[in-house]
Amino acid sequence: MKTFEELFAELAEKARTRPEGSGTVALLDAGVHAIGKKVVEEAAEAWMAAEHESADRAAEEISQLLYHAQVLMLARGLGLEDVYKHL
Ligand SMILES: N=c1c2ncn([C@@H]3O[C@H](COP(=O)(O)OP(=O)(O)OP(=O)(O)O)[C@@H](O)[C@H]3O)c2ncn1[C@@H]1O[C@H](COP(=O)(O)O)[C@@H](O)[C@H]1O
Repeated sequence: MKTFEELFAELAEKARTRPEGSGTVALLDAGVHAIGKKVVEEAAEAWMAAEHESADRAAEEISQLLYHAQVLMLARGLGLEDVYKHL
């Protein structure tokens, strides 16, 4: 189990070191347009799971939405503070 901040630190490190086989690196290379499409896809899946599936399935889809939101942040060069200041 990891927190939002721990996942972001892990993904930022992947973006910096670009390890072989990283899905995050592949997504970053695909660019903001492709990442944005995944964010929308995961948002729809989170909505559907929340409305029609178990709480655990909804949590799983929401975790995937948060992951893709973080990848989008990295693709735009945004850090956690850039987002937190708007909360
Ligand atoms: N938390 C996540 C995470 N959530 C979602 N995903 C990706 O998002 C996909 C979502 O699955 P879907 O079923 O919606 O889509 P899919 O059709 O299976 O996948 P696609 O073919 O659309 O890519 C998963 O298959 C993963 O590729 C994630 N990929 C990575 N992480 C974490 O990110 C960290 C770095 O991962 P790597 O960069 O792959 O090393 C690790 O801690 C991982 O656990």
